Amino acid sequence: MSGKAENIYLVGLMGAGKTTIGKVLARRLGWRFVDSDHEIEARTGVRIPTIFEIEGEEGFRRRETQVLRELTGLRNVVMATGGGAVIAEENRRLLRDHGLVVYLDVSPAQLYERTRHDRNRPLLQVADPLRRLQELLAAREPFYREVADIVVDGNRCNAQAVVQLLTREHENLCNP
Ligand SMILES: Nc1ncnc2c1ncn2[C@@H]1O[C@H](COP(=O)(O)OP(=O)(O)OP(=O)(O)O)[C@@H](O)[C@H]1O
Ligand SMILES: O=C(O)C1=C[C@@H](O)[C@@H](O)[C@H](O)C1
Ligand SMILES: [Mg+2]
Repeated sequence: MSGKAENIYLVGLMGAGKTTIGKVLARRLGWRFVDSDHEIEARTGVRIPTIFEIEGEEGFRRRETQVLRELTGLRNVVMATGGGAVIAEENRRLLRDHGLVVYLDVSPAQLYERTRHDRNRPLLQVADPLRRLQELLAAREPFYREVADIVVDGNRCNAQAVVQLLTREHENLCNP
């Protein structure tokens, strides 16, 4: 089995479905599911907005890179990464070097619908969250595409269809 296929890392903006799809995919593959955001919360004992309040985004990014260094050392893991994990070059290299990277490509309008009632995303606590999502996508899309081995349209498919697609993709890689 190639090194790439020993882990699957999901990247994409807030609301792309990384956590939702990652959990189902891990169950399907019999792998462990990890969520880098949840790992950061578990280690600090506070929610992400509190980390942003106390340490700023910069402090959160430092913690995120530390967690990614550790989590990419595991094998047979499906990982949901934070929406901004791809910004740092080191993080992109860690993901590329240790697993198959999947970008869940979802439009800002869909992302907005999926995240509008959730207060746990500090970057979206602004007057116009849809606009913020559009700006974040414009800034990050090159990074998502650069790091990804596979781009999946996460708009129309339901989560189950995406999981089926990725399971097939994984089987093809392991049994070419
Ligand atoms: N393919 C999908 N179709 C419809 N709704 C979805 C889909 N994927 C996720 N959702 C819904 O969108 C919301 C956000 O999904 P999820 O938490 O999995 O996103 P995320 O990518 O992990 O976001 P974050 O980066 O903020 O952690 C959830 O309520 C989930 O049920
Ligand atoms: O898009 C982002 O920058 C973020 C997404 C979330 O997953 C969290 O990692 C945090 O809220 C920051
Ligand atoms: Mg998530």
